[in-house]
Amino acid sequence: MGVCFIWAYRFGNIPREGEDGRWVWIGLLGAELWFGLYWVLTQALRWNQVYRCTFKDRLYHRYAEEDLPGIDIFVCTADSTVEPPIMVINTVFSVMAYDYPAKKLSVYLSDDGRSNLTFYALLEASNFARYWIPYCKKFKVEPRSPAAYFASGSNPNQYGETTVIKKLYTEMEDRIVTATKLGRILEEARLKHRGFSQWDSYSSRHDHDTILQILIDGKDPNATDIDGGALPTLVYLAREKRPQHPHNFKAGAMNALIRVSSNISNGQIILNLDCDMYSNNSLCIWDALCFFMDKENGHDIAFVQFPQGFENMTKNDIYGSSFIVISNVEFHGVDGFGGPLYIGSGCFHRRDVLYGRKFTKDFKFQWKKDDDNKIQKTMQELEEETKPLASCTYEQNTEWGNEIGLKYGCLVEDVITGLLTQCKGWKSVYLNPERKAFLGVAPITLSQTLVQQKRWSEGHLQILLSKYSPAWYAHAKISLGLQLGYICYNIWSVNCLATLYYSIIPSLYLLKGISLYPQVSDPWFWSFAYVISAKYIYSLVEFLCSGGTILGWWNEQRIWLYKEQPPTFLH
Ligand SMILES: O=c1ccn([C@@H]2O[C@H](COP(=O)(O)OP(=O)(O)O[C@H]3O[C@H](CO)[C@@H](O)[C@H](O)[C@H]3O)[C@@H](O)[C@H]2O)c(=O)[nH]1
Ligand SMILES: [Mn+2]
Repeated sequence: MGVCFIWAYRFGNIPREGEDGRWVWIGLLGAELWFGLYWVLTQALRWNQVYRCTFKDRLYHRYAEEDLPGIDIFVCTADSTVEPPIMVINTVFSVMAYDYPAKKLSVYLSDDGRSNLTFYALLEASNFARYWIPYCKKFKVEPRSPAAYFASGSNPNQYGETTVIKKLYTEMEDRIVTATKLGRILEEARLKHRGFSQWDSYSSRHDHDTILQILIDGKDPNATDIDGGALPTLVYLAREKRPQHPHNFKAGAMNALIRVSSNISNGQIILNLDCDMYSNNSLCIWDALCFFMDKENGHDIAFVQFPQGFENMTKNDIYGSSFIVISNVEFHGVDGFGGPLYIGSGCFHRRDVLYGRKFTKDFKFQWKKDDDNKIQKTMQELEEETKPLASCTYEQNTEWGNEIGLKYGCLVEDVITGLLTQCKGWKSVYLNPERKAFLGVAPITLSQTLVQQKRWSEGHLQILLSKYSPAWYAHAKISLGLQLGYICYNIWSVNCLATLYYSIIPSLYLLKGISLYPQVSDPWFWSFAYVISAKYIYSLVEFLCSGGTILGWWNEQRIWLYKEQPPTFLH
């Protein structure tokens, strides 16, 4: 109502032709129409919220180990200076130690930086995991990233094992950090593993063969931890890169991982994590499986997205990077209309969906898989046979990056892939449990924040203007509410035009002595006063209910103005 009153005021009082400020007035009318319509879009994210919870202990006890699906976990890293190897392997530990049968678990590290330091760290990790995993299981450790666990201080030294394991970890950390600082691996360590020879032949980060190493083969009965328990499979992959072939960034890495893993473990569920985001809950696989394995309602579920939490936030989140309103309000809203967006890290997928399968009503998923009659190959044979799947020519003249796998050519490859999945008839699920399932690292400087924002705004706009735009392509394929939800995010950067106009022009006109708003004594004044205060009070309450602070909200308003600048100004 308030918004309509503002429109009515603006429309009814346009200065006559020749009068001062006519065009500015019409501009303001345009901006206010835009803001009003955008506000309607944001309501799509609030209209139909769904909150979910799981009864994972029931599932936990229902199935025998052999009837559970295999889970392949993809961790992506791209640069050993920005993403230090010690952080990467902490993420790897947190997922290797999941409370899930090790035989059904495989962890793949994709290293687009092709760094032998990262490889060295993973090699060290494959050894330390033999101590860490049984320790976690024995003492029900949480979280299972050693760095986060030791830093949390929740490890009272009552067990002798804690001292031992901490010492082992610190020694390993020292070796890795020293190597990272030196920028090279000590000769003695190099000689210990045949894998390093693959770095010998000259090649650069952007021009090299595939490097693939199965560091732990979960099928090998000798691959055990110190207590004799099975270990999950652990694989290092640096896909082939050539300057003349586009590598398609994370989407390219994910697609190579999908193929490589299909030949090694072929888990039916795939979890993707950025290397800076560790798992904070060792049971979250079960949470996701509760949806996929639901016999009645699970067949149309393509992916289960968890929110991305961050552990490096200051209390008042100075750069507004924690997105608590998106996580705690808006994504519950899109869930009500068919499911959240796929936002990369922290998402479980059905493998079939990533292969581009369309949803059909009679589709029933079979979890049991008969792969025991596969001929047992040696690790080397398997590696050699799998390498071509990660070559850069593999995708030529195929549908990879288009109909199959993650989509190429978009700065937010995850969002567009998720949209296309939903357009194929699949649903998704948003699960936001009390204990955060994943915790990552958010940008900590203004310039990092703005670079990230710029990439996202551009990526979203790309989707809006693409062939697959939610505005037309998705029409009748997904629900109207979800369409509006997508458009609301995709159109974000267009807001900047109205914002810039609105924040600059009226003040300039005030300098000329022309007021573009009604006087306090004018009854129209109340429509403005009402809309402005209602909007801010609502957003403050929403922010506080999502766990924020008043100062945090204020910071978000400040950063909002930065983020609202046209993408080209941001960098
Ligand atoms: O050529 C590349 C570039 C990036 N990455 C990895 O992709 C991830 C995400 O890249 P980053 O630059 O950290 O982007 P963010 O903005 O932090 O990531 C968010 O936004 C991306 C784009 O929407 C999503 O893919 C991510 O999952 C999501 O966390 C990181 O693990 C990188 O190591 C690669 O594997 N290869
Ligand atoms: Mn990141």
